[in-house]
Amino acid sequence: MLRVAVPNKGSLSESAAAMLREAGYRQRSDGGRELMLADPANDIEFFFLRPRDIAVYIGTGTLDLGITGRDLLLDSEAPADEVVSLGFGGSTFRFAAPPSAVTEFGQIAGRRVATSYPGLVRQYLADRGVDAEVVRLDGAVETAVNLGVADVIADVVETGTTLRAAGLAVFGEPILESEAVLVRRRGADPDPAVDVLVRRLQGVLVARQYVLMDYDVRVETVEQACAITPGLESPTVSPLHDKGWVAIRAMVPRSRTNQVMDDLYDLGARGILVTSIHACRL
Ligand SMILES: Nc1ncnc2c1ncn2[C@@H]1O[C@H](COP(=O)(O)OP(=O)(O)OP(=O)(O)O)[C@@H](O)[C@H]1O
Ligand SMILES: O=P(O)(O)OC[C@H]1O[C@H](OP(=O)(O)OP(=O)(O)O)[C@H](O)[C@@H]1O
Ligand SMILES: [Mg+2]
Repeated sequence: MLRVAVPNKGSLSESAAAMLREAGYRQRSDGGRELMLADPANDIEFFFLRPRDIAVYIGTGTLDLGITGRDLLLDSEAPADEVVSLGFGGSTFRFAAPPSAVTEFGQIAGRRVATSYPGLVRQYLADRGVDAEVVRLDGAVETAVNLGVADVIADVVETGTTLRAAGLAVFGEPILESEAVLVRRRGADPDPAVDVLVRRLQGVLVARQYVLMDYDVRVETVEQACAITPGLESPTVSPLHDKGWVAIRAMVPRSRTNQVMDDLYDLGARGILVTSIHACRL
């Protein structure tokens, strides 16, 4: 039986459960408080844990797979690796300070940096040979500068609202671009049950990221049309009763849907239809 760790609350938990549900797994109902949930039909047990702890359970081999944030995985320094990035829970990890005091990375040396990701920050500073004091806090680190506990913070930035409210501004290069990831113990043996879950999640990702586009074009513009919609492997071209026309079907990135429809229309394509993909296995 596969044992899988899922965030129990916080920014990642709802999206993680939604994605697993979409992949055909049993999950807690909204607001559910179960610590563990069996899904016998899929021969899986789900354990609902703090996302910060999930890499630890995976690194020790206690659980087979887990969903957590890339930033939390790296901060944990656990021997676990990303298997799939899951396309939600996106954030940037950045330094910030009052703009009147610190405006560039070179000014960090010798200062105090408050963060709830000390492993990640120490590694980043060490890689660049910068000597600074890391002050570990549990959260609300934006307040640390105003209260005089630190000169600089390093924290998760999503919209930037929290930073602005505290009178802080980001500086330097982003430390990390993070999102939710599926993680597995480093060096774990191949396991067909793991491959099934990975393929299901990849299917959900593709279904979310692509649409199916159908349209008709005149035969003499088929090559140009296929260049606009190359699909994942190759578009399907089907004959029509009217020999001067063909029907084409291809996967198109969802974010490009309207641009592609405009380009096809300009080429003379007609009857352009867009359909959502409910599920897929590629
Ligand atoms: N606005 C956000 N705030 C915090 N974490 C976020 C945000 N957006 C995405 N994340 C990601 O969520 C993960 C943090 O999960 P966590 O459960 O600690 O979230 P949280 O919302 O801060 O919850 P809590 O307040 O209980 O700590 C990290 O991987 C982080 O990059
Ligand atoms: O850029 P924003 O959209 O403002 O989001 C980022 C903020 O949200 C998170 O805090 P959270 O509310 O989780 O509190 P915490 O610091 O106690 O974890 C994070 O630690 C930042 O403070
Ligand atoms: Mg938090």
